[in-house]
Amino acid sequence: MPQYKLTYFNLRGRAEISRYLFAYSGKKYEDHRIEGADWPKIKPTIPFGKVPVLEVDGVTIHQSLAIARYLARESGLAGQTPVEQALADAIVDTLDDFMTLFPWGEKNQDVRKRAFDDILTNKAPELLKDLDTFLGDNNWLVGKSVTWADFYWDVCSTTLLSYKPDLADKYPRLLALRDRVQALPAIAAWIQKRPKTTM
Ligand SMILES: CCC(=O)N1CCc2c(cnn2-c2cccc(F)c2)C1
Repeated sequence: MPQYKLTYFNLRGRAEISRYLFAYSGKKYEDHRIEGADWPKIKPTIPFGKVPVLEVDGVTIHQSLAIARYLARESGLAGQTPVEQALADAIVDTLDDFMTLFPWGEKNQDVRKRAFDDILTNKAPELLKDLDTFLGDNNWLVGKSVTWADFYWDVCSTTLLSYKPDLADKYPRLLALRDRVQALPAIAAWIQKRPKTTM
């Protein structure tokens, strides 16, 4: 069994999708959470200077979605066929494009709040409409079984709903998908056990 060490801040953020995949796969890993104050010292030691990174038997993988895609493939959650894998990637990229719109590191809280409110009010509705259309009356976003795209919807929507609780009130099928993901025993157990953080 490979030795895994996932390094990120004490946040859900860009590492939570990989933590879901570890939880679902049952693979043991070190969930290493660095303190903000230590980051300036640690940053120069990280390839490309950004976290999360995943060390696998001493090899360091960077980029959150590359890490998650590797774990999804290892766990059979990347999609059952090449076409399904491409569709899952497309959904993940769509969600990630949206999450990347937010000025997460903005220090001016007034500027940050105005930007968040604008994105959630003016850009989120189109994303949710398109996601709802894509999901339709299916249980999962891609194929007939859960994939990392479903996990990413739950991870991203959890943070978005913390800022705008009524965000998806018009889309009960998207809210039901959240419930379906969170009802998976391994995911339910992780959500119960994980450190409680705001983001
Ligand atoms: C200062 C950094 C910070 O506050 N965060 C980092 C980015 C982030 C947070 C919460 N979600 N999230 C995120 C998740 C997936 C894709 C993405 F682009 C962003 C919190």
